[in-house]
Amino acid sequence: MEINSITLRQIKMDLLYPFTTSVGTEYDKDIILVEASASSGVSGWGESVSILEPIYNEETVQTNWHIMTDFLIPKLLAEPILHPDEVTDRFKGVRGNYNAKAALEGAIWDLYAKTKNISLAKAIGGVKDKIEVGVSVGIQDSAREMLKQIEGYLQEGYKRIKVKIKPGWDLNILKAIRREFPDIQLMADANCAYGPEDIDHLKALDDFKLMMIEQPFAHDDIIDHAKLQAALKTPICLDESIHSVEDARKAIELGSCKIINLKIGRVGGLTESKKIHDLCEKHQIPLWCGGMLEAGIGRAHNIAITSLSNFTLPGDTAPSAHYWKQDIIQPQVEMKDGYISVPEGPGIGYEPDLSRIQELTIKSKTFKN
Ligand SMILES: O=C(O)CCC(=O)C1=CC=C[C@@H](O)[C@@H]1C(=O)O
Ligand SMILES: [Mg+2]
Repeated sequence: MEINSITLRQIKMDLLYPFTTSVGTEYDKDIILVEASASSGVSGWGESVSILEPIYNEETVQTNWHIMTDFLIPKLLAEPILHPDEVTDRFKGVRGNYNAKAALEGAIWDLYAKTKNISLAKAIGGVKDKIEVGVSVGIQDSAREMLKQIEGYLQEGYKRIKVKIKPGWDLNILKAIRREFPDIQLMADANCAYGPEDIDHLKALDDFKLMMIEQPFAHDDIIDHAKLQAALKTPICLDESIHSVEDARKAIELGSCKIINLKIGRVGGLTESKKIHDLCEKHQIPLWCGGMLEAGIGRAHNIAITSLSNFTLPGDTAPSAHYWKQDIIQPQVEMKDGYISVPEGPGIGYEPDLSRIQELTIKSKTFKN
């Protein structure tokens, strides 16, 4: 593929509702969109999951813009790309910055699928025509509010409920949820809020029939997670700790987790995601696709990766209306009976809504070959 130009746009979107985890609250999102245009006039689109503060990982919208502009885009435009799998190798000389890399690589994968006139899901080896949808519920002001939210989501048909926990908002809230909903598919995400000193406290989580406990310990730990997994019946799921197929291999070898939350942005793109998928399938480690409050472009990429065979657990890819008054794609992502259909159209299968994107754009720059 001959890439004619790459355009970066920074958009700002208000979330319908604030989203609180153990690391902070988000009310709106600044998002970097990537458009990779070929000489044929066809464009591929990607979306970075970085936010304005380095609270989930070390990247921000600002670091993305710098690393993309000064290092990654020049490597992309240096020579034609025959296959999107080449992009990860081209970016090897740049350490980390996985969100920035994934956004650019995602646009190339979308462009590649469009030039082949196949869906992105098909291009990366997807096998499903619909995916199960779960929902991630932020920390609420009260248990009553949490129970009301969960009731509503179950009525909407979500297949799995993920609640956020942290010290002081864990055993009691899970007890209240289980009293009200004894049999629902329920999991808890701690977003690194605990440490090895909490192992005895965390053993009590085995009483709540959780599907998994996500990322209880530090964002860069796998050894203490292995100690905790040995002490718990409940499967540990790693999110923040897994940045590559090598991280996944080490976590599996150490027994640090029994499930992995895969996020395309956290691991640097779809090519690395496929490698992690295949390794986990080989070791019977189920995957699900985590969310980063993406807009429609990122959401479309998440739907595509979730169509792969070893994504056997409901993910966080909720429909557009769960996050935004109006998304940046047409049609918006919709859910029916707890499922989202995998688009069959070329590439991501959703049209970027250029007028909506224009309306939301606060900064843009085009880089030409
Ligand atoms: O996109 C969604 O609906 C899931 C959001 C979510 O749970 C998260 C978003 C961003 C960072 C994290 O704190 C958290 C997660 O760990 O998955
Ligand atoms: Mg998480």
